[in-house]
Amino acid sequence: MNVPNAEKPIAIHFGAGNIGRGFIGAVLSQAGFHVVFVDVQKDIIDALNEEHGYDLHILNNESHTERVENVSGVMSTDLETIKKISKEPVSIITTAVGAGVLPKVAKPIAEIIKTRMVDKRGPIDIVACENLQHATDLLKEEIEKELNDDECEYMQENIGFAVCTVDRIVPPFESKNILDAGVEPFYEWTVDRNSLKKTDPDVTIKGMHTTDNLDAYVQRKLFTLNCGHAITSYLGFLSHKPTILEAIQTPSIHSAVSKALRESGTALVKKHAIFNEDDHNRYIETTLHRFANPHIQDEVTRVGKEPLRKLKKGDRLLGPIEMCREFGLPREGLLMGVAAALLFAPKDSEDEQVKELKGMIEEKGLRKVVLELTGWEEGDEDVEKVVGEYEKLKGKGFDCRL
Ligand SMILES: NC(=O)c1ccc[n+]([C@@H]2O[C@H](COP(=O)([O-])OP(=O)(O)OC[C@H]3O[C@@H](n4cnc5c(N)ncnc54)[C@H](O)[C@@H]3O)[C@@H](O)[C@H]2O)c1
Ligand SMILES: O=P(O)(O)OC[C@@H](O)[C@@H](O)[C@H](O)[C@H](O)CO
Repeated sequence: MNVPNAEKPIAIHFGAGNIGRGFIGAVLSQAGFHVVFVDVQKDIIDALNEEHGYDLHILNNESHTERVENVSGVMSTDLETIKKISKEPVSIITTAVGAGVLPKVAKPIAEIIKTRMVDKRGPIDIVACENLQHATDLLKEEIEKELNDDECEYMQENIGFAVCTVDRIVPPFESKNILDAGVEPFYEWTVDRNSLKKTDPDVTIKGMHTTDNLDAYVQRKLFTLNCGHAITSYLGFLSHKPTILEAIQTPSIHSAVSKALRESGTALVKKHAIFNEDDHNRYIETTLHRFANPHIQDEVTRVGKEPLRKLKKGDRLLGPIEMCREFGLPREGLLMGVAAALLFAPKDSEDEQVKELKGMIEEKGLRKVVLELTGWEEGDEDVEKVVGEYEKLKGKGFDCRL
């Protein structure tokens, strides 16, 4: 691609996938940036450089499209072009590549930082938009490994690393144009205000909210939307429902997910003074309503994918359980969600983590795997509950238990 002409400030976004094109790239473009998408998929990059725009299909009763313009693309291996672009008026770098891929984008981002240091360019912000607590901090650690001491010093002074939470359901979308994205109307992008630098140009990004209480918002989203989404997908899989819509329309699944979210909600409200029970209950209802959007086809295999990542400590399943344990609160629904996750094994799945999890349980036995994943002591009542729920689900399936 040619370096975009510098009439507009530039945002560089890594990951031209669902959330990249369907949310973050669109918000940045609408805020007045020229958005340079960096990706590994040549067909997407070529299409971005030919079309310089695409349609966002808003999926609700009054479906309509919004045009996203001023976009182009560059392959993530094309470091020379990435370096040239970084000499232009860049204000922000964002990512939406997936938590596991984040370390791989550290190198090209480090090249941008090195180039800007040599060119004596001013501050920019970096925001990793992934479903992972402290994703931007992890990215920063990876970038540091690519820099020498002087470059690290330049980075500390000139680069704002801001943690964020990003929420919009954007499943893969079938369309004639490979760039188009299909999105729900709801969106929320909340960024840590205290880590942002004054950039040049300093663009106000409508659609990006800032807060002083980022941890609370990250946990609210991950322990509600993603927790409920994951449990819906795992129970959906066990009940032979291919999509989130069909799963959440099943009364027994709806009530199980709702129960788990009320448990996590009680803990969230107790933990974070900025939330209150009534508002949080409304947030849960909105979340369940979003899962039931009849215009969205979201497969349980997408939402449940990489179960070992979702079963990590602090993530959407064990995170809220730990919070409930801290306050001595009920957590049966959440523990059942963990048991369902451990049974997620779609036939012929190419998901490496599905295979790995299945192999771990076969090799070590369920109880040992639960102990390893949770870090709880042998004999802990929650370990026994997960094991008990797993055996019930495995033996009788999900619906039959109620
Ligand atoms: N889709 C959603 O509903 C949603 C919503 C909120 C947050 N998220 C989070 O956003 C992130 C991305 O999710 P997605 O649904 O957009 O996934 P996706 O698979 O649609 O997009 C990821 C993109 O990253 C690209 N990529 C892979 N390796 C790369 C590399 N080395 N350099 C540059 N690009 C690379 C892929 O080619 C792909 O286009 C994940 O962390 C996800 O949890 C997704
Ligand atoms: O992207 P994951 O695998 O972390 O989680 C799957 C979904 O829950 C997720 O992509 C949601 O659609 C999204 O987080 C909505 O904001």
